[in-house]
Amino acid sequence: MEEGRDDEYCSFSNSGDRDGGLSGCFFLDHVGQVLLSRNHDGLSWKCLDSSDCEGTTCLGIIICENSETEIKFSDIYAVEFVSYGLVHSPKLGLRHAKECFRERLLNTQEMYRFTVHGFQSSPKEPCLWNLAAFTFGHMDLQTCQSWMDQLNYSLIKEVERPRNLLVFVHPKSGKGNGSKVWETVSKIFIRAKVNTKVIVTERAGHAFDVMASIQNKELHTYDGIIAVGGDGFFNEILNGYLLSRLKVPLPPSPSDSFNSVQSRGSSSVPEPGDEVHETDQKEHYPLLPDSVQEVMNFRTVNGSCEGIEDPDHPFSSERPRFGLIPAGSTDAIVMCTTGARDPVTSALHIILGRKLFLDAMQVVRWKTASTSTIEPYIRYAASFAGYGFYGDVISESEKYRWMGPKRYDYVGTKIFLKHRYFPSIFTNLNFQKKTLVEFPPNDLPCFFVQAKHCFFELLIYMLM
Ligand SMILES: Nc1ncnc2c1ncn2[C@@H]1O[C@H](COP(=O)(O)OP(=O)(O)OP(=O)(O)O)[C@@H](O)[C@H]1O
Repeated sequence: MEEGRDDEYCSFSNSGDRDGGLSGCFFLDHVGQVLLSRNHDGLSWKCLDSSDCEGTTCLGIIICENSETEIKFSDIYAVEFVSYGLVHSPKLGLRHAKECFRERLLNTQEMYRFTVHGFQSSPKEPCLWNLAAFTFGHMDLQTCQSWMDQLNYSLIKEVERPRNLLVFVHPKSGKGNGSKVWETVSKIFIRAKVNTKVIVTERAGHAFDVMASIQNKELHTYDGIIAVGGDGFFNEILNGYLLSRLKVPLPPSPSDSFNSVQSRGSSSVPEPGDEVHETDQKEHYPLLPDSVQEVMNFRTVNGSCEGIEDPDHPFSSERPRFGLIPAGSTDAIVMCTTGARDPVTSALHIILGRKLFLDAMQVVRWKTASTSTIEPYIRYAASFAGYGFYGDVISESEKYRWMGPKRYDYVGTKIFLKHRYFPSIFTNLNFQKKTLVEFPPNDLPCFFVQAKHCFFELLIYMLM
């Protein structure tokens, strides 16, 4: 506390400053008396020492650390009134606690209280966010109310925070605790006053069907779609959303590629004198040679290279927002985005409106087998698409879901012992000495997102 401070702080009054800031004296639960200040980007508080404030010392010991602490509005997810009750003195060591017993009783007072909810990064693992709550007490109800109003007003100005979310919960995800995970984090959403419509899935494909059939008008009422589950579940929701809505040019079919190359001769390397096309498409597909881009351009819908065709698209003004609260067996997407495999951390990221852009990969299978009925067969993947060993492990492991994540190791070993090799899925076409990877002539068994078992699989591939 700076010198020359008015004694009025200690009598719990408030004062404003020229910048519209506000400061006042409060009791911070388990800390002691503090001077609380609100500035343009957050709250800060400073302990008041014994010489300034009666009742904050114990036998001459300053009972709160005289260091300033702060929390930014962008890190606050709720401010709520707590009923009239006790505001506690700081936690002291045992010796001090005994010495100060009588004084502490005196210092523990009943007051009006409000709590500021935010988070603190774990000191050892900064990506891991722990819930943090600061309860401030004041003898005057109106003072508490006015601070709460001011703080809530500041929070409203924090843009891009969701107010309405559609939440899909996979109850059998991972070790079968998807519902429990949602139960834990739903309290944070309630506290932050985020409305959620929750759909607990009853079968595989349930979330896909809802996302594919939901009207854009209804989707428009949500600020985002949340998956509580694993990577496979997230991909199912993503596919349900994108398959019926996203109209993007497809990669060339195998026959298109061959024909295009043949019509240009045996190589697509530009000959001297060839006109070099600096087209828009080149910007979109910088790694593909012109001959292939021409084919892709031909497939462009309505002349636009990418995007969503429907003018009533639910997220026309911005990109669609998806969130993932980890409850799966591997949770690779969460590890690559928030950096912590922790449901609370993910919930906080979602509530505080934190975002990052995630690329989705389009995988197309062209009809070449006589038994294929859908052409083309399209799937989207957010982090990984696998064929052969991966595909077989994932589809087979569904039979052993009761084993939890260990099913991947068990089934992986089983598939490995059963098969010595998988037929190559790649046909390499040499364009400009770069390799264009094309998908296989047979039906792709499945596309799944996996990451954790890389080491295990790497070992297997080395053995083969
Ligand atoms: N109620 C349900 N019963 C059975 N299967 C479901 C249900 N809901 C969703 N599924 C299916 O389970 C698949 C796998 O789910 P999810 O990704 O959540 O779990 P996981 O496989 O344990 O985790 P990870 O993908 O991280 O390994 C999803 O692709 C989805 O189709």
